[in-house]
Amino acid sequence: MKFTKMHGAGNDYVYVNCFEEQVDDPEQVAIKVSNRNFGIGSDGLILIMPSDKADVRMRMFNSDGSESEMCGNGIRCVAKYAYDHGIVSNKEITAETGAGILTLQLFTGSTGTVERVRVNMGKPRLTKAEIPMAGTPADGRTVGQPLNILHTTFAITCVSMGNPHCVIFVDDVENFQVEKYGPLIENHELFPRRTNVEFVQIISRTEVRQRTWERGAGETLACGTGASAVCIAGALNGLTEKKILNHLSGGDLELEWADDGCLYMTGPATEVFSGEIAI
Ligand SMILES: N[C@@H](CCC[C@H](N)C(=O)O)C(=O)O
Repeated sequence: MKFTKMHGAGNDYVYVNCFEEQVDDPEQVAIKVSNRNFGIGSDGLILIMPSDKADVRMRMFNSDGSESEMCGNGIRCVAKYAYDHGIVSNKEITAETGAGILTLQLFTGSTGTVERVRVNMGKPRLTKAEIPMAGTPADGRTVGQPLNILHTTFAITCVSMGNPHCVIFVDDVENFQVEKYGPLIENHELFPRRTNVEFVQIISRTEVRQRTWERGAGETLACGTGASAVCIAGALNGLTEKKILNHLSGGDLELEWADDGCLYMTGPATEVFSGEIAI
């Protein structure tokens, strides 16, 4: 199987061009290639596929083999791959994802390759039914609600960007025990399809620092859908403006919850190397 290793702000995936390759068992392939000792090493697997509704289609699988509806850092890399490798020739493209069809704007650098991408991530989904979350009312929102974990009460705000996110604001994110609390919240009975968890420190009304515990992957260096959820959660809690700079462990993302109700994410996309692996 031919593959390309790419990352967005350090959130790294193995990308396969399914215009040319066929991947029969993506769940198992994701587990194999993601292994950082016995595989290629990544947070998961992303398939770049033809679409009958958009310029390109993305399917993404976490390192545990589970499929997610959406990947913010991944979709920027898919756009870069599609442009740099001649699948598309326009600098505004559409992509089919499990979260719907998204529009992306591509920005090239001096070498003519894509360096940054702005993604219209769509409107956040905020009801319990949409996230999904257990509990009633199903059309109610979860904004700053208490959740007890191991004798600690966290205020959680839940947002779906196509995939589920639970955002928690903390005082000192660098020293926060992400590995202790992340999996307990990811697998909490409140979340029937598990959840991604963002731990966030407010720096100012326009700047935050985020660490992410990802559903199906553990702590990663960045999460684009998570950063988008944080922008929404900060605004809903009155903690931040609707336009913020988010410092993730592997790089920065710009987020804006615009007047049209959509969330716009802008950030880097980087190709690292290509290779072949026996599957
Ligand atoms: N890192 C991604 C999100 C990947 C999927 C996530 N772990 C899930 O299961 O929903 C991003 O950049 O959005």
